[in-house]
Amino acid sequence: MTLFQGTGVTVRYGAVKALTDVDITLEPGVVHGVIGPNGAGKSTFIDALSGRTRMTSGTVLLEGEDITNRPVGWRRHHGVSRSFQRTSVFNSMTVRTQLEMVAWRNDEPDLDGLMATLGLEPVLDQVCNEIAYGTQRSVDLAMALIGSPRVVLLDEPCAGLVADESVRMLQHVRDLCKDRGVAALLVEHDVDGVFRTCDRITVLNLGTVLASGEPAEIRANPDVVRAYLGSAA
Ligand SMILES: Nc1ncnc2c1ncn2[C@@H]1O[C@H](COP(=O)(O)OP(=O)(O)OP(=O)(O)O)[C@@H](O)[C@H]1O
Repeated sequence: MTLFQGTGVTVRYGAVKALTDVDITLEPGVVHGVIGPNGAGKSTFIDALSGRTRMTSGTVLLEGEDITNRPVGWRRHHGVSRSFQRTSVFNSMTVRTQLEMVAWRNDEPDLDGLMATLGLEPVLDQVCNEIAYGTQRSVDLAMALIGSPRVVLLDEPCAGLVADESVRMLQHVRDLCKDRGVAALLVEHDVDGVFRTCDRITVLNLGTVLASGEPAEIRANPDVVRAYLGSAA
């Protein structure tokens, strides 16, 4: 059975058609990228799937159960986690306190392992606003993965990172999702990173699906090249 599914996801902000009839299917251990130009509807899509934004129409299913009207907290508690485009760390708390607090609320079986994988051990006793921005983004990723979520929705985890930090971040996303069998949706502007990291890719344009498939298919799709990839393909 499909783990997580959004069907006909449609969001209007007044007269603005942010998303129209978008479908997605997420499977355990599979990283599904969502790319598209600015304003294509990527953040709105994550907001809708995570319950932060009310959908105008459409359905969200978790293991076949309709969770469309379930609030954010219920979804997190039942295994649907998300990260935000801007870092969401509490600046005056130590990394350790922050992660332990989230782990206490969400029952994480291997916090030490998660922190070690993300290279956070050296900064555990530092307060978050004293650590490098790239490390703060790793704390964000750790927070999204605490509690063994079954589904993780990642909104631009590489925003603001330099090239080699982005490479490391996306490698962590891929490794952790594979190791933990997490179904991941990854919204990211680093297109090369998405092609390297993802098993499947959906391209949004003006709030609709332009194409969806394996990275090689997407890279070769003339509509995607014309509308988005251009000479980067
Ligand atoms: N709260 C809102 N009220 C009105 N319009 C909104 C709101 N949020 C987003 N929009 C509009 O919805 C459309 C999709 O925006 P969204 O932020 O989801 O796109 P995006 O693909 O994530 O863009 P970016 O890559 O710049 O982050 C845009 O036209 C945007 O202006």
